[in-house]
Amino acid sequence: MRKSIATVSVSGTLTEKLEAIAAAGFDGVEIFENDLLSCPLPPEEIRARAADLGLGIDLYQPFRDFEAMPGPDLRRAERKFRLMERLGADLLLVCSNVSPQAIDDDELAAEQLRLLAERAAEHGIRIAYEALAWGRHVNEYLHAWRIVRMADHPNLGTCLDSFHILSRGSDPIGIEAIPGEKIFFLQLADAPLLAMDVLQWSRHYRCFPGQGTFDLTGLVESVLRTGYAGPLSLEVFNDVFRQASVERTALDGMRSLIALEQDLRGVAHPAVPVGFAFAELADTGSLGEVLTALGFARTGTHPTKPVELWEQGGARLLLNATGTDPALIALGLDSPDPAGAAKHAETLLSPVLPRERAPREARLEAVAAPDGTEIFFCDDAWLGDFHPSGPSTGPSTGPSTGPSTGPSTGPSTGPSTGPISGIDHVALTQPWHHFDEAALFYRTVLGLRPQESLELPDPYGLLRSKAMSNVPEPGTMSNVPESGTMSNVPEGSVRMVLNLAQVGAADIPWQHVALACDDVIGMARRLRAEHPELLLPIPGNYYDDLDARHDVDPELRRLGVLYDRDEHGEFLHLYTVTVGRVFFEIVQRVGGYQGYGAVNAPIRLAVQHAGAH
Ligand SMILES: O=C(O)c1ccc(O)c(O)c1
Ligand SMILES: [Mg+2]
Repeated sequence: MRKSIATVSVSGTLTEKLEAIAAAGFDGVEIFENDLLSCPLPPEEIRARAADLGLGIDLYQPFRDFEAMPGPDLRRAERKFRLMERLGADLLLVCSNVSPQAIDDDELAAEQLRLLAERAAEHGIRIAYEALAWGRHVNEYLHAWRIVRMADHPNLGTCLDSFHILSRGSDPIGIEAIPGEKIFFLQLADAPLLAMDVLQWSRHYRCFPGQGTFDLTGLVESVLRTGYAGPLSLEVFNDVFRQASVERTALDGMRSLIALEQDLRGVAHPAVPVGFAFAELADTGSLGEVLTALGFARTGTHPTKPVELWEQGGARLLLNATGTDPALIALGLDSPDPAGAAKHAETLLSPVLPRERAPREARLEAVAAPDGTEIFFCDDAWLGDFHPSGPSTGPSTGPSTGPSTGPSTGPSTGPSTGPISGIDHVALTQPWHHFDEAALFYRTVLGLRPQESLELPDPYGLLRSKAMSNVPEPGTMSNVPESGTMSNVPEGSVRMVLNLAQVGAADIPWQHVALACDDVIGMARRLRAEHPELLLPIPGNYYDDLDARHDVDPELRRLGVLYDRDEHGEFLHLYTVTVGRVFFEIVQRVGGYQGYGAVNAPIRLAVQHAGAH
C-alpha cells in the first residue's frame, strides 16, 4: 500500500520535513498549507525537491470554510488551483465548514461543492471533502458522504480521517457503504482516550497508529473492503512530535504503518517473549553489595567481558563493570524463537545490534529500544557462556564486589535459594520526546499489550506511566493478533512499566528492577535488621492513610512495606534506595493482583526526590 504522511505531523522547515519523510521511506506527502506559506522556495522548486526525493505530493490541504456559505468564494479557490498546478498536486482537501456564517443546508453545500469540483476539473484537480469532528453543521463522515453523493461530480469525493470518525464514536462499518472510487483519500491518526474538547484533543494529542487506543486496523479493513486503493496517510497533530527530531518521528510513523500492514495481513507476532532471562546493570562496584544484602549470590563470570552473573531463585542479574554509574542497560527476554524475534524487529525498522562475539559464545540477537536499552532475545544457551564462580559469595558471606575469580573448574554454587523467585517487572523512564515511540516499540517489536496510562503526582511534576505485559488485556485494542504464540505465554511473565518524567528541573531518569518475592515481610525484617540503610524510608503519614483505607498489619509501618489491593488480590512491596540511576523493588503478589502498586508511586517519588536533593 502506498504510504504517505502530512507535513504537519513532523517538526522542522518544509525542506527538512521532505528530506526526513523521504529518508523514512514514504511514497508521498500531504503538504499542509502553513508549511508551504512559510517556505522561501517557490512551488515549482518544492515540487522539484519532492520529485528528486522520490516523493509524490498526494494532497494539498486544508481549504477551509467553503461550502454552505451565503456565497461561495470561488476566487480564493481559483488561486489555490493555480498554486496546486505549480506544485504538481492534483488533490485538494476541503474540510467541513466551521464558520458561524455557514448555513445548515445540505443542498446548498452540495451545490457549492459541485461548483468547486467543476472549476477544479478545469485544472485537472479533484476535491476530497472531509467532515471535521467539530464542523459546524457537518461533523459525521456519513453526512459528508451524503453531501458528496448529492453533488454527484466525478471530481468530488470524500476524505476519511480516522480521528474524526473514531473520536466521535461513529461506527466505521458505515464506510463499507461508500463506493471505493468515491473515497479520494484516507488519513490515519490514533489517539489516547481523553475526555476533552474534541478540537483540542485532535490538535494536540493525535499519535501514530498503535500508540493510542483507537482500532485503526478495523477501520482500515472497512476502507479496503470498499476497493479503496489510495494511500494510507498519517495526519498527526501532536505537541511532542512538533518538537522532536524530524528524522526519528518520520521513521516512527513509517514503523507504525508497517505494523498496521502486518496487522491487516493477520501476521501474528512470531515470538512474544515468555519471561525475563536477565536484567543487565552497569556497575562501578557498588551493586554487588546491594545484591548480596538482598540474598543474591554471584554464580558466574564471563570469560571475556567484565560481566558477573548474580542469581537468586529464577532472578538473574548481570553486573557489567562498565565504569559508568549504575544503570539498567540491557534486558534479556526468553524467546521461543530468538532469530524470528530479531527478524520481526528488523521488519519494524528496529536497529539490530552488532555483537562482538568470541568464537564459543552463544549467539544473542539484540535490538536497541528507543531509549537505548539493549533488548536481547534469548534461549538457554547464553547461561553456558558464564563460568561458574567459586564458592566465594552468597547471602551469608557478606558483600563481594571484588574482581571475578576467573574460570573455575569447581562446581557452581548455584542460585541462592532465598525468597526471591524471579523478575516481576522492570520500569524504564523514557525521555519525554520518545514515550510514544517506546510504547509502539514494546507493543509491536516485542508483542506486549499496553494497559491503561496513568498520571501520577510527583513533587516536581507529573509522572505518566504505562504498563505493558504479555498478558492479553481484555478490551484493549492491540496491533498484536490474538493468535500465535500468545496463548502459550505464561500469564504476566514479562511486565514492563514505561514512565515518562515530566518533572522539569528534577528530571532524574530512574530505572528499576522489581523482584518477585514470596515473603516481602520476611525480607523487610531481615533488611531492617541487617541493612536498614538500604531501605527507602516511607513517611508515617502514608501509614495513617493506609490505616484509614485498609485494615492492614501494623508491622508494615515499622518495616516500610507498602500495600495495595485490587479486585484480584493484594500487593506488598518495598523499595531500596537508589544507587546511581537504579533501585530495586521487592514485590509480592497475593492472589492474582494485576497492578504495579501505582497508587504508592507518588510516595516513593517524593521520598526519592528528598534523598536526591
Ligand atoms: O485541525 C484541523 O483544522 C484539521 C485540518 C485538516 C484536517 O484534515 C484535519 O483532520 C484537521
Ligand atoms: Mg484530516
